[in-house]
Amino acid sequence: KRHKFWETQPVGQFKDLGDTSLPEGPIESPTPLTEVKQEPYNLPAPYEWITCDMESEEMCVEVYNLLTNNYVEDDENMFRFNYSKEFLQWALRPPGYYKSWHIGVRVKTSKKLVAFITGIPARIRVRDDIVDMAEVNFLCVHKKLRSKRLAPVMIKEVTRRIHLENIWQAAYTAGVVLPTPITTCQYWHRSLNPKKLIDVGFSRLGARMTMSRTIKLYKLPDQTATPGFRKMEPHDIPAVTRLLRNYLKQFIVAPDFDENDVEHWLLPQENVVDSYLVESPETHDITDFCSFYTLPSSILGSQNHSTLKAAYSYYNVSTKTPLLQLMNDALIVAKKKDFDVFNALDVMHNETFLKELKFGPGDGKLHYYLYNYRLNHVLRSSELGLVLL
Ligand SMILES: COc1cccc(CC(=N)NC(=O)c2cccnc2OC2CCNCC2)c1
Repeated sequence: KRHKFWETQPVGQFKDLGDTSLPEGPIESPTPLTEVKQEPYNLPAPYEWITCDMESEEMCVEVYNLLTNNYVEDDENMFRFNYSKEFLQWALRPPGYYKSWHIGVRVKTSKKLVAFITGIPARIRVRDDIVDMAEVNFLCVHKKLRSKRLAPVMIKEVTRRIHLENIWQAAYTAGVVLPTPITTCQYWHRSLNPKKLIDVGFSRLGARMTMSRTIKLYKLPDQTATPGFRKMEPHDIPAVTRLLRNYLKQFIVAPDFDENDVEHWLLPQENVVDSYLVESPETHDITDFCSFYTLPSSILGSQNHSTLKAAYSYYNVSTKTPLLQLMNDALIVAKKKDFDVFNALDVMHNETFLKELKFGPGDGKLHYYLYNYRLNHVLRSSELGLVLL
């Protein structure tokens, strides 16, 4: 019964873990495009597929509303991710994106959008292998249509459309354990607005702590500490690309970003992504970089607040400025931008600053997966250099 669907898919199976006789790399070979199923999978009778044109404001609003009311909630159902429309347009339209990989399911009669799943192209390095993959994300089925086994057919349909573009691997994350995680990350939160976080139940007042003592504990300076710390600008793209490519080499799984990727994913966009760098005042070299993305959450049960403003650590590079100081500057700018909390996974070198910068562990885990690519060893989260949105 368990994983009825996933046992049929080319993914690492639990029983194979540690069986190093199986080679690392693709599990199944590519199929000739003529042999890929040409027509969409069948949906239950009342529903039909729709390709979501995220350039259409109207379609964007429908996708935004579906996710706002039906996407991922925390384990205690107190918060729900509330990706903004401009964030979704950014997340789904990177260089080389395929509109056909933005897939909706709607009711034939009412035309209501009731489910969604997406893929975007990404060049991912696994050890020394550079693989053209899809990053699959935003799988969402309307609350009223759960356990109708819609998710498996949506996963098969996005896989079919990815295959039609001659892509045979994918990367995805989930809060649940499926066959088989390549790594499991712990998430951490750093309070920026402790009063609001306690008020809405995100955090609890520590034992023997008063509210004023808690506010003081998380207080941050008004100004950043690092000389030469500034927002990233378009002319920085070549230097940031060099810095990031070099830094990501040390991780076993990481994106293989080129300048076009850096321009899309890391140039600051209001309410979507913030990125800062350190330009040495002496040499004008770009020596360090930090970034975070904006992902608010709806607060499901509070009278006083409707939205939690959360920043999510994205890609950070430290070569001259200590990572601790760089990330403290990131916290300072996030606080100034009125974020309530700064979230981070224990990927890359993040665990070197989490405790010292007063992050607290979250109550869940985020599992990373590769589709049709076997790794014979589960990675340590610090060996992972890939952050998904
Ligand atoms: C605070 O509001 C929440 C609303 C929904 C879920 C969660 C808990 C959770 N599941 N958090 C994460 O998955 C998470 C925690 C830290 C950093 N990145 C994360 O997820 C990212 C990456 C995967 N796609 C969702 C966003 C929290």
